[in-house]
Amino acid sequence: MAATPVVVAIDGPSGTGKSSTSKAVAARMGLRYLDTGAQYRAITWWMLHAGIDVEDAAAVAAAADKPSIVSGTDPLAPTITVDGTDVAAPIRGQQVTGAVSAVSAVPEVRTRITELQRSIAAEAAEGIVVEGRDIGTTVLPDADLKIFLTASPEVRAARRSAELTGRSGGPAAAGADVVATREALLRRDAADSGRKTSPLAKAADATEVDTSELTLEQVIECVVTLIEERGRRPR
Ligand SMILES: Nc1ncnc2c1ncn2[C@@H]1O[C@H](COP(=O)(O)OP(=O)(O)OP(=O)(O)O)[C@@H](O)[C@H]1O
Ligand SMILES: Nc1ccn([C@H]2C[C@H](O)[C@@H](COP(=O)(O)O)O2)c(=O)n1
Repeated sequence: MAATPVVVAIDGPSGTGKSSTSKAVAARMGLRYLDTGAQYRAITWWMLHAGIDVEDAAAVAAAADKPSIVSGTDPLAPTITVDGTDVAAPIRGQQVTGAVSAVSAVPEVRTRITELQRSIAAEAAEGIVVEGRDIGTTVLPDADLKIFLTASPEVRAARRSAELTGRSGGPAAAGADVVATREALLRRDAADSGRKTSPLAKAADATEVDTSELTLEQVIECVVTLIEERGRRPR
């Protein structure tokens, strides 16, 4: 079968493994990679930085087209800048994480970011893996392959707090409060699933993969197999 560019949409709630899986699959298959959550985080960072009240939807809407957001799509070194500033680190902080659901619920923000996502996908001649919450339903409804990742809240909280513990450097933060992490994940899921415009949802034609009992390598293998079934081979 001839190799053709492939567009892969990977959606799902927080902590299900979208970023880890998408990056690895894209690197293995010679595809570009787009983290759409990073774009919503970047515009949220800019709003906070500009002193805009993120709970004031009209103020957020009025400013939605102001920042210039640029995503680098190399899966081995993805980048994100706002008006030329590298924001890869600050967009992962608690302040942005706590505000991103409110900002990303504003329709003017979604219109702006969706246009950006579609133009990046259209420019990816070799194909692309795009991960987020509404890629299969709204951003790229004609994607060649749609995956919806899930995992139990307990597993997701354990993974996330292990990651936070690693980042903060050791067992003192052990567990990084799994219970609080679980609550925060579920709060964000509820906000992202409950918003009016383009909520987190599984596309009708998406393949659901429950990653609770799978290693990351098993999830990657599963997605690679599904891509190969569509006629694409690794480089
Ligand atoms: N199948 C897996 N088994 C074990 N750990 C995993 C698995 N998938 C991902 N992880 C780990 O779980 C954590 C969360 O994964 P990741 O950031 O990829 O999720 P995500 O769905 O992109 O989350 P978010 O939407 O919040 O950005 C990371 O530390 C990652 O290494
Ligand atoms: N396609 C997308 C991607 C992300 N968001 C919003 C909702 C998330 O809570 C937030 C951060 O995403 P993460 O970095 O945790 O994947 O961005 C969205 O609305 N649509």
